[in-house]
Amino acid sequence: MRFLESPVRFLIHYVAARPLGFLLLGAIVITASASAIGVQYAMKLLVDAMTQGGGAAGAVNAVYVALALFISLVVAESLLQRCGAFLLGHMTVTSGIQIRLDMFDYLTGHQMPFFQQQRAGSLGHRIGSLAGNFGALVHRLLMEVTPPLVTFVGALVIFIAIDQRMAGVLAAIFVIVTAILVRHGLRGHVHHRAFAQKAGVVGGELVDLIGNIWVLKAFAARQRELDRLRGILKEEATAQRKGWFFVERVRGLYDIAMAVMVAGTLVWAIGRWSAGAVTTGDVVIIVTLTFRMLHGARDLAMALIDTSQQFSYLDETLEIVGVPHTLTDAPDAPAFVPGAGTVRFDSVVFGYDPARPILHGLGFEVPAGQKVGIVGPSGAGKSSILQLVQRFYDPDSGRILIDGQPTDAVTQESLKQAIAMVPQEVLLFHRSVMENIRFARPDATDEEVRRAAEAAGCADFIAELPEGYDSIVGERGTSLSGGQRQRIGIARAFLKDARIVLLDEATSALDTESELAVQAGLERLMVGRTVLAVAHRLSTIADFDRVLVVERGRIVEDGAPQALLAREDGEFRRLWLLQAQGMELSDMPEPRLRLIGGNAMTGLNDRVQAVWRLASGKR
Ligand SMILES: Nc1ncnc2c1ncn2[C@@H]1O[C@H](COP(=O)(O)OP(=O)(O)OP(=O)(O)O)[C@@H](O)[C@H]1O
Repeated sequence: MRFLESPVRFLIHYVAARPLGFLLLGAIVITASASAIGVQYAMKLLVDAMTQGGGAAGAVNAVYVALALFISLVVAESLLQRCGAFLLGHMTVTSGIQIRLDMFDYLTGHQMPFFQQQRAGSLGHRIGSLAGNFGALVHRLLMEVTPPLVTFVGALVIFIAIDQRMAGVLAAIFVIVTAILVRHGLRGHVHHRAFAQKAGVVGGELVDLIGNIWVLKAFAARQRELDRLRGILKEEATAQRKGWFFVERVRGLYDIAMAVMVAGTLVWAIGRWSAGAVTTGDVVIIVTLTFRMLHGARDLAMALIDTSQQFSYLDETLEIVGVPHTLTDAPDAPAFVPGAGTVRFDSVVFGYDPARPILHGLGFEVPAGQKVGIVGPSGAGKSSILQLVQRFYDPDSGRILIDGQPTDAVTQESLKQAIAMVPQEVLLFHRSVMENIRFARPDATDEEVRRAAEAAGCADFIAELPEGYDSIVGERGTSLSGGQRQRIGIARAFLKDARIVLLDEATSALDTESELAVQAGLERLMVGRTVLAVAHRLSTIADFDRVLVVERGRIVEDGAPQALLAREDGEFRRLWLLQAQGMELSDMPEPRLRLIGGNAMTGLNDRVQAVWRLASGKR
């Protein structure tokens, strides 16, 4: 996205997106500022008509004509200003919506590591502030930079008509005063930033102290911390004072320039008037325009300082949010065409940091409808395999094919639509249960959502929620238990109805009842689908078709669970026995049975028990 490369491009992009509106706005602002200068000129005509005519009928007419012009211009100026403000408001609000939508779209296209490096809250804030920065910049440029410039040009034209030398001197003073103020203002920003930073430190300290109030009291540290706070507050005050002094210095400079220039032009104009070279009206317009120019110089300087500040905020945000996407669809990538559900890894090498691969040339093929358990020690790379199937990352070398289509050759959206994933930690939105399940398939009817929830074993606990399916689950689903969240995740997978299901077994222990409910939901989900399941409790994959044992990013065993258990020196058998031993040592009643289902043995199907018997018999 080229328009995210620099603040100027960003600004131009969104102004160009509504060319007519912004052109009209520019025209209104320029005409309003020109009218303001016209008002001064009409005043001069009025004064001249009043002082020169001596009461003759023609002169009185001239007075009324000048008066009419004066009033019309005053009305035109305020009407145009109101129209400009209204149109500006409308344009910035509309652009603000577009900016936030575009930025959300772009932001969510970043790869997962981007979100691990940035805090979600700060990203959300930055997207909002981009729209604010754009609005502020357009406002400054149109409402605060353009009017003083138009005033300057208008005043210059009038001055040239009266006295060219005078016009030259005033123009030079305008430029010099603006330049000095801008320069000083920009230098002052260092102090404002230093103050903002110190104020942030003070705020952070206060939050930290109040948050740790127990420690403060328990260690009798109130006085000590008060003294420490005093030191930090003094530093903040020093930074604040420096900022103030700077502002006052700029104001002082401006006041001096104002006094010298107004006095100078007044003395000069009155001298010219007494010599009969200029009219009384000329004196009036010279003085009022000098005032306007000086005010203009100050407003322009302030607006330019502010504009530069806004540009640097925009730049800072674009540098973070606008970095190029690292995982993109191939140009003209077709949509994935779902097939029977085969998954193939071809010599896949992968590392989150390519310099440190964690999967080393992985190769396996899962035929459609097969249930494959992936087991191995922590950190072996099991979850990473599931990440690669969904193309959250691309392998450093090798290929992953789903239904014969390389994952990096089809669009990411279509690929993800064809795969259902039940993660370790099911994330829920602060929305109703109904909306959370329907998230998997937005066009699903209420009835379909209910059926998915029933199949996943959610129906009972949902019925007990205060408002059933309409209950809000709390931020990140905090009002539901771990097991309930998991079942909502399974319901989502049911609703998605994809041929390929990926399961990443939760490591956190669920209570017996929840675990049984989750397990039952999963068993129903797996029927007739290709399943790749990362399992920590080996019992959960005992009735699977196949097990892949992964160690340090390599497949060390591949076969049916019963066959692997039968291998005397097998890794799967070793892991199984290790779990069995752990359970027996825990000295619980019926240790063998407990092993099979982790802490949720009771009620597990016969096949699992048969596998257990096989394992225990070999011991
Ligand atoms: N997002 C990430 N960024 C960087 N490194 C990661 C990331 N996720 C995992 N890793 C590292 O990659 C390696 C494999 O992790 P992975 O989660 O695939 O292992 P696992 O076998 O699923 O482990 P566990 O059983 O503990 O979940 C680990 O060394 C881990 O620290």
